[in-house]
Order: sequence, then C-alpha cells, then structure tokens
Amino acid sequence: MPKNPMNPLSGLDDAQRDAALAQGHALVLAGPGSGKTRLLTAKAQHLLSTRSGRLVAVSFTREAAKEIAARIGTEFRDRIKTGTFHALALQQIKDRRRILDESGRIHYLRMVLDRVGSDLSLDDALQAIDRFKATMAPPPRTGEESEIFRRYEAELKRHGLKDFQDILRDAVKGMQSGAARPLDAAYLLVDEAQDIDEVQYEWVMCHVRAGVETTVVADDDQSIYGWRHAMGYRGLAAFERSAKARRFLLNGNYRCGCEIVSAGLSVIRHNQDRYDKPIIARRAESGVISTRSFEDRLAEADAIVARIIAEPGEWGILARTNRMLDLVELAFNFHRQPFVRLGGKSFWDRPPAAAMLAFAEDLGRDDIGSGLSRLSSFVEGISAQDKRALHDGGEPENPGLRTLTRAAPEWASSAAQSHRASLVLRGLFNWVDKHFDDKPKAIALPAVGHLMKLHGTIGQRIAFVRRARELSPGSSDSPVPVLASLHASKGLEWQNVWLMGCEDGIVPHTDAPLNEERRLFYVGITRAKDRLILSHGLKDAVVSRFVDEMH
Ligand SMILES: Nc1ncnc2c1ncn2[C@@H]1O[C@H](COP(=O)(O)OP(=O)(O)OP(=O)(O)O)[C@@H](O)[C@H]1O
Repeated sequence: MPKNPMNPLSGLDDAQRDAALAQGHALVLAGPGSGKTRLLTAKAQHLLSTRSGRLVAVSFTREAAKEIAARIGTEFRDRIKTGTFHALALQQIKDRRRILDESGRIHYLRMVLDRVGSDLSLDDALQAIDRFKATMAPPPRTGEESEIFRRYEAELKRHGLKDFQDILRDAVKGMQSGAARPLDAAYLLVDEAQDIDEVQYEWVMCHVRAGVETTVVADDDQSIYGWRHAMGYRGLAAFERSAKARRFLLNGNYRCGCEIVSAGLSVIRHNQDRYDKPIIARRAESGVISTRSFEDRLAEADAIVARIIAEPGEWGILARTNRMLDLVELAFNFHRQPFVRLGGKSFWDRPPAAAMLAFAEDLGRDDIGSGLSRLSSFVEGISAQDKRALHDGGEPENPGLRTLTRAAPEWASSAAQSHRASLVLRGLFNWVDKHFDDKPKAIALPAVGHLMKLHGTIGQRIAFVRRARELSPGSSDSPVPVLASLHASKGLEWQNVWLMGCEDGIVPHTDAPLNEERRLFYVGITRAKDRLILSHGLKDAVVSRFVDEMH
C-alpha cells in the first residue's frame, strides 16, 4: 500500500497492520528485515491519534530511543516518553545515591578482592556481580562469588553509592513494594525485547500488572546477548503467558533476496526453544550466495579487498571477532582504500601494533628512544629491572632485549636506505617472532609484515601508513565498505555482505553456546540484500557447520 503521511497505517502490510491495530497486550514476533521500526512508529502514532492517554517507548540504546522519538514526530510530544530502560527507571526512583561509573566499580571491587584475599580475577568478579544484578533473585548464600558480592554491596552502601544496574533494580523493588510508581502511561512499547534480562522483564511486568497496555516487539532468533543475560525466547514466552498477550507475526522480509531468506531459515530451524516463523521473502530478486576458501587469513583478507575494489558498491565485511578484521583493515590500508570500522578499535591502536610503529619510527629517525621501551613490555619474561634499564638507556639482562639494543643502532643507520629497509624489517620480524609473548605477537607480526610489503625507506613506509589511516571515508564517491563484528552488524544491511572466517571453532566459537552462535550467524547472513559471500581462510580448518546447514 502506498504511504499516506496523514495515515499512520498506510504503507503497512497486512501482518504489520494487524499488529498495529491490536488492542490489549501483544507479542509481535518480527523476523529480519520485517519492518520492526515501521511497525513501532505506526502503532505509536495510531494509539496516540485514536485513543487517549500517554505512551512510553523503551529501547536498549539512546540512539534507538531517539530514532523512535524522531520518527513518531513532534505532534504528540506532550504525550510520549522514549528512553532506555535505565533512563526511564531513573525517573521513578527518589533515592539519589551517586551512581558509580565503571572505573569506580573497579576501584571498590579491587578493594574487596584484596581484603578477601581472593584468587578471582577482576573480570570474573565483575561478571559475577553483573550476573547477580541481572536477576531479582537474591544471590546464593554461600560461595566465594556471593561473599565478594555482599562485601561489594556493603562497601557501596557505606559510601552512599550505587552502580548502574541498581537503578533498574531499585525501580522494580520500589514498584513491587509500593514505594515507586509505574510510569504514568496507558501504553508501553518495548523494542528488541529478545534482549531483556530478568530485571528488565520484571520492570515490564510491573507495568503490565499496573494495567499499562503493553506491546513487545522481538525476534527470538536474533537474541545474541545471552552473555549479558538476555532472556531471549524464554523471556518472550514468559511475557506471552503471564500477560496473556496475543501473538502476532511479521512474516515479510523486505531486505534479502529469496535465496538468502531461505538459507537463513534452513540454518535457524536447527535451533530448539524458539518460535517457528514461516518468513516470506517480499523481494522478487533471488539473491546470490557463494562460498570461497583460502589458504590462510591473509589470502582471505586480500581477496576481500581485491573484490571490493573490482566491484565497488555497498559492502559489509563481517567476522565473528573484531580481531579477524585486522588483516582486512591492513589490506585496505595497503591499497589506500577508505573504509569504516564499526565499534572495534583500529588495528594500529592496538598496543603491540602501536609499539611496533613507534619503534620503526625511531629507527627511521635514527633515534632509538621511547619506542624501544614501549616494545619491551611485550617481551616474554621481562623484569622490572630491565624495564628501568631500558628507560635509563642502560643494558638489559634479558638476552632477547640485549640482542635488540645491540642490533638497533645498525638497523637505524640502514633504515634510511630503501634497499636495506626490507632487511631491517626482516630482522625485526624474526626478533619479534622469537621473543614476544604469543598474544602480542599475533598483532605485532602483521604490523611488521605490513611494513615489509611496502616500499621505500622506513620513514617513507611509516608515512604511507599514517596517510592511509587518515583517508577519510567522506572522500570517496562510492559507498565506503564497513567492517563489523557479527554483534555490531545487528540492525544494519548492505547490498553485498562478505562473512569471513566461516570455520568451526570460529563460528560456532568453541567457547560459546551453539544455539546462540547459530543466531549470531543468522543475524550476519540476513544483513545481505543481494549477495552473500561466505569464506574460510584456514588450510586445515573444517568449514563451519552453519554453512552446511544453509542447504
Ligand atoms: N510494509 C512495507 N513495505 C515496504 N517496505 C517495508 C515495509 N516494512 C518495512 N519495509 C522496509 O524493510 C526494510 C527493513 O526494515 P527494518 O530495517 O525496520 O527491519 P528490521 O525489522 O528492523 O530488521 P532487523 O531486525 O533485521 O534489523 C526497510 O528498508 C523498510 O523500509
């Protein structure tokens, strides 16, 4: 139906219209590309224009909340409130204890860990606290984690503090005890509800119990935040049951060619505990899916960039982890092509890569200084005494570092000669390979390897890297390729999607639940409108089982 700006329901398909017109609590299941935002906006406008009362729309990010507010428009400004769960909850609680930021949390938690003499790492302790705070149930009475949790809570209380998670928990506890009131609204819309945790679920249910007509829009198959305690299907099923909500299905996919839609469905149907959704591709084009295999990650990255240069257009390059995108970034740098990297840091901002660049820069200037001392922190088994020696220009005891301090002056004198610069870098490469710890080595070697692929003196190569980094995406005529992890790709779409690293052990990742990995893969492949390329880049690897499941 063509869109009529005066009628919020125009431009909706039948399934969207049914969900928008529904009265009472509703669970709207919406597959990828089925128009969730269009439905939410239309439903809000329809409710506000035909019925009385105020409306609250809750989202997970400030950007999403702002987008919904902008789309609803200013006409009903006085009757709507949009925001994140925490921003809305903050308006409900009177307690004004100061909210701790992340560094404050770490400060108090470290203090507790020291006092208890715990072996738990800071990360594990933080995760345990987040886990306890993502549910309204009291933490277990025994065990080291609960002991740390109790002491951490006592510490915050003593200092008149609370952390971010407490905001929502306090609002829920307040609503349950009668000390806080539900938001003043007749209608509540919840976006991306597959991502709610148990506290957010309770917050929604407090409003349902208070008589607020609630619509929950979600796709359980795109629930990818289990590690942040998202309830996924379990939360949606609980809402449907407890609120006695009517279930609707947005069954159209307006984004992907039909081959891509059906490949996605074949994969996701291997999951249990989900709502089955017979999705219909609304586009006439079939879409093209192909697979590629490469000897190694470098060849895979080079092929990606070569293809994008040969066929410019809208491209999303996706990978299970941000780290896998580093080589693609380097290949773009090498070809002086602009790109955008979503969320993850640039390769050159990673400390081992930045240190290699600083050291090479020192060599290029014939001034071995701070670069050497930065680089030393990645050397296996370096002592504090050696670090001091390097800082003061002395001779370190560590044999690896001693070799380097002796070789460096000669390297520096060769660095300014184009024909010798490659030899210097080869020497540095071998040295890093021999003396770095494994983790930083995985970053430092590609950094030196990249400099080895370039031409000229070391100074010229460094200048090339810096210029490539400064290439602004805005300077290009065609759309700029986007590099994103699968998590960061959620909600986005491109004409062409290249999903790299499709190997068992990578996706599905060895350390993550299989069902959640499958959902992540499903999110990735349903970002593609016309063309989907899946590649693997490890010689002896087994191709991801999800690729087989597509047929
Ligand atoms: N009724 C419709 N008619 C035509 N196009 C539609 C309709 N509904 C949605 N679309 C289009 O479908 C595309 C996908 O919609 P949207 O981005 O809202 O998807 P989504 O449901 O949020 O997907 P995902 O969950 O995968 O991110 C948009 O370009 C949107 O304009």
